[in-house]
Amino acid sequence: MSGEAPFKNFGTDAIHAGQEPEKWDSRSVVPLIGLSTTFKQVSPGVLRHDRYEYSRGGNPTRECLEECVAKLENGKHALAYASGLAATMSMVEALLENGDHAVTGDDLYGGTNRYFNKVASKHGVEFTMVDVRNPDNVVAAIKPNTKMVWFELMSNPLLRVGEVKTIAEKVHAVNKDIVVCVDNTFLTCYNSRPLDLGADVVMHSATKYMNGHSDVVMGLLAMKSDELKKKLMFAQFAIGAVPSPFDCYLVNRGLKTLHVRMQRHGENGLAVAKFLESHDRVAGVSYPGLPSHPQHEVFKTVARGCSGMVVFYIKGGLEQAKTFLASLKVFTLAESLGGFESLAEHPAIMTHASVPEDQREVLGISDTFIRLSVGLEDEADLLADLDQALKAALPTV
Ligand SMILES: Cc1ncc(COP(=O)(O)O)c(C=O)c1O
Ligand SMILES: N[C@@H](CCSC[C@H](N)C(=O)O)C(=O)O
Repeated sequence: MSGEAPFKNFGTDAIHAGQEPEKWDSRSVVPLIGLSTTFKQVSPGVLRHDRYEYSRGGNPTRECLEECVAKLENGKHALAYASGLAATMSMVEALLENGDHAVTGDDLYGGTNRYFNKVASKHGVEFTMVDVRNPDNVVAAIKPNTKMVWFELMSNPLLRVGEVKTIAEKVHAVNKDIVVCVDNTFLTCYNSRPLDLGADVVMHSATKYMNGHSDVVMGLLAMKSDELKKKLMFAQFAIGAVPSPFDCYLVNRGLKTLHVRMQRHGENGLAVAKFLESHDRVAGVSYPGLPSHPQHEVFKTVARGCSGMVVFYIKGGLEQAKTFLASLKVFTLAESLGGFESLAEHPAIMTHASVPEDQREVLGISDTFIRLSVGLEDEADLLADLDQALKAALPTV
């Protein structure tokens, strides 16, 4: 992709959408951090600009971020939350009641799986997990009381691909009122825009690529529908899981370089995936941008590029996996992803420990399974680091 963003005007929108200096009396070019929790009213109940009342319900710095995200997703609205899981919870609170049902992917971030099946289920919501690689599995799981379908476009941690367009079409053909929500944390709107592919809501853990600097925990939802926005905004206000103005400032700033970062993440991710694929200490690699990925062709229909997420199986067993992770020098052994720095982790023990063991076994989240978040460092240093750590873990093959 020759340096150009895959969606028209993406870089310009990332920098300018929602950031108009005319918003501020001072004509500030960089959005101000509005720390005030409350706003002077013209007369009781009459708000200045018809908007700001109390910061949980709306805040000028948050609004800059939300407008920018709405534009980047090619949506009409976006809402920001205190974390990705707070955004997920708000979706469930806004759309599902006791007795309702939702269909979800079976490969989900461990915390989302935990929230659906251990928290939301306690409030009478039933979840059915299916392998979304076959869209017919989603349709087959729909019941008369199904209100929501939820899956990860590129799943955490297995990097399976959800065929958004087909899934949304098939689900809406059964019941147009079912809300299809796609978690696009792993690819971002730089690589794929689920709303354009038929999804009703796109969700992000902005903690990851959208912010990109590993210094904010935040969630985002974006949508085209005014009605959904109204419901979700009510839940956002009523629940109160909103981000601080300072965090909104930081994520808004992070978005200004999203297009540049994602391009480099994609290049480094592909280089690492190719390198691991040809390494004699590696038993298998998964990266949807590689032709060897079983869903590579499908992937190309839902995404215009890949990110820095790469997973692989190391030869040997748990000890070799641990030695590999402990031997890394450029990659840091830590949970999370999507920051400028490269991270490595062991999903079975770390990010997906909350997924029941039998589910992990079926999915293949085993002792030798390793997840990398490839950052923006120099490619040669990343490859050399992986090589020395693989050789430290397995001195002979
Ligand atoms: C794909 C995905 N969705 C959602 C979440 C939840 O986001 P947060 O940690 O910001 O609550 C995470 C990570 O935590 C994730 O990786
Ligand atoms: N989405 C992140 C989150 C890290 S897991 C955090 C914590 N241990 C938990 O269980 O919630 C990732 O996938 O790295």
